[in-house]
Amino acid sequence: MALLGLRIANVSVSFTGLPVPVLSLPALEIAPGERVAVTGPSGSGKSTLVNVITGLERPSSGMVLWGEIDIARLPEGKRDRWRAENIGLVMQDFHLFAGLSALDNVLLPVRLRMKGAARFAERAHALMNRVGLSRHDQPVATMSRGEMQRVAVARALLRQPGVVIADEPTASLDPESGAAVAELLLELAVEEGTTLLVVSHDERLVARMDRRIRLSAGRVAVDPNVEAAP
Ligand SMILES: Nc1ncnc2c1ncn2[C@@H]1O[C@H](COP(=O)(O)OP(=O)(O)OP(=O)(O)O)[C@@H](O)[C@H]1O
Repeated sequence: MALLGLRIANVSVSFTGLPVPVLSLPALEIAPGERVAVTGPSGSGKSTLVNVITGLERPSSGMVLWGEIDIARLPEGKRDRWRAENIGLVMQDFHLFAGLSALDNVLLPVRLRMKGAARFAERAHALMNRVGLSRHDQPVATMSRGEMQRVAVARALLRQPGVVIADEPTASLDPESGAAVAELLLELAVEEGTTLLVVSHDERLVARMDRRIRLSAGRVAVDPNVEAAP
């Protein structure tokens, strides 16, 4: 899958009854392969940004260009397909099926979406070894939280996405597991050649990213690529 960069122009997200947009981004660019942290206080718009750039939510206005494709213009079904092909998502609370094995969780998205998903089995095993999981048939319900997040990381990378987006990937882990998962995400972004965007309060993880963007009240308050934020 092609390495993708992001170009946002004039994006705003508004909700009925709220006087100001919850997200307002005149311009934001992320270069292909860049590793970017997004921080900001609660309610500053971080999850809304993730939703918009993954196509989970459509902005009220503006362009969300990944490579040449403006995902804000895609109808929902196409956006879902585009996301499945291009974005690996890692969420704070894993989004795993507890009743399934680790391997079945890694393979589930391709099994649900694609014919010939069996061809991913070899890569699934290799990725699970890479993230440090040796018991591929272990039921997720019996895993530690750190192991669960490793399953989620392997699942996110299965289709060789051009972009990995992680929303508070270490927030529900103990410090040691969190540090290990952070390390994995950074190493794998390089090995797999993906753009990486991480929303996090984890200072150690944030410090290791190439660029740190801070949101405040739905706007970019700090971005080293912009001389003076509005
Ligand atoms: N569907 C919605 N309807 C109305 N307001 C919403 C909706 N979704 C989000 N908001 C508001 O938008 C603002 C930004 O929310 P968002 O979840 O993006 O913040 P956040 O920075 O991710 O916060 P946290 O760190 O607490 O998760 C908040 O004030 C929230 O109440």
